[in-house]
Amino acid sequence: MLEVRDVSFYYRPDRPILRDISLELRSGDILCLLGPNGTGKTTLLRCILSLNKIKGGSIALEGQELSKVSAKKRAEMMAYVPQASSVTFPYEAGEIVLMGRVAHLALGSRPTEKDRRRAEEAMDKLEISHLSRYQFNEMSGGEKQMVLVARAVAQQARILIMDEPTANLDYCNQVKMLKVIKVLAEQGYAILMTSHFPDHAFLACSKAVLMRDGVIMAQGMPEEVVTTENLTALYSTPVCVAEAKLDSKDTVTKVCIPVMNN
Ligand SMILES: Nc1ncnc2c1ncn2[C@@H]1O[C@H](COP(=O)(O)OP(=O)(O)OP(=O)(O)O)[C@@H](O)[C@H]1O
Repeated sequence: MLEVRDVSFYYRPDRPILRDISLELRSGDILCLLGPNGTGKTTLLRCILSLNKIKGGSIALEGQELSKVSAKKRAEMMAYVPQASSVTFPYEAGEIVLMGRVAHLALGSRPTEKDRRRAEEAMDKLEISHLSRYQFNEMSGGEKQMVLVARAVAQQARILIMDEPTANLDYCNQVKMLKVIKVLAEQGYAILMTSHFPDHAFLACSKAVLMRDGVIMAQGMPEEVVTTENLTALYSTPVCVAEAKLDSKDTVTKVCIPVMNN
């Protein structure tokens, strides 16, 4: 669905930000992009969304060079879920979700009954229909994040690009969000998400990409690449990947623990 090949990018030629980035995203994938602050994760998402023009390499959507895909077509294929923040105007949650239909409207036309139905279906899918008339700016971080995912689902794009979808969420809402992401992947969506929680790669993701200083250090299945050695090198601080027994049935999961040295 999405193929990134040897991509490079800089804001200023004397300071490369991304170098030789290659990754692939297929239907059903949940790819977790991990890396320290300032390493270029958001910059890469912006390149994939065509908000930054790449300086080298290529990005292909369904086999077609991204620069040759029209903005309308791109929006039909790919949706962006930003981190939840406030909006300028006092929109209701339902109106925000309806904005996901813009990609499907002819220039200057108003949303049709079908668009409204799609928006309602997206809210149903995320079990937030009861929030439809709430003021977006008055909602909690977790509720806002769900509304932004619903907007992407209403857009009916099969690739979801999510910038830290679990940032600022409590455990309950982190789990809720990861469950939603898993269900969407099971329905055939391809999901690329950034995160500062390597544990989330184990909880929900099929692939992990470890990025440092604008290059990919390692990528593969979370069990293979999210390791004590790799995380310690990635974050320049000791991190231990340990196994935790979850219940009496001996279910074991991996957890990542930053180690405080004296
Ligand atoms: N518009 C810009 N102009 C110049 N430099 C920028 C711009 N946006 C980001 N940068 C720089 O590019 C580098 C990568 O930033 P980016 O936001 O992609 O990192 P990130 O990995 O997403 O970080 P974080 O985890 O903190 O969100 C940083 O050094 C940042 O200062």
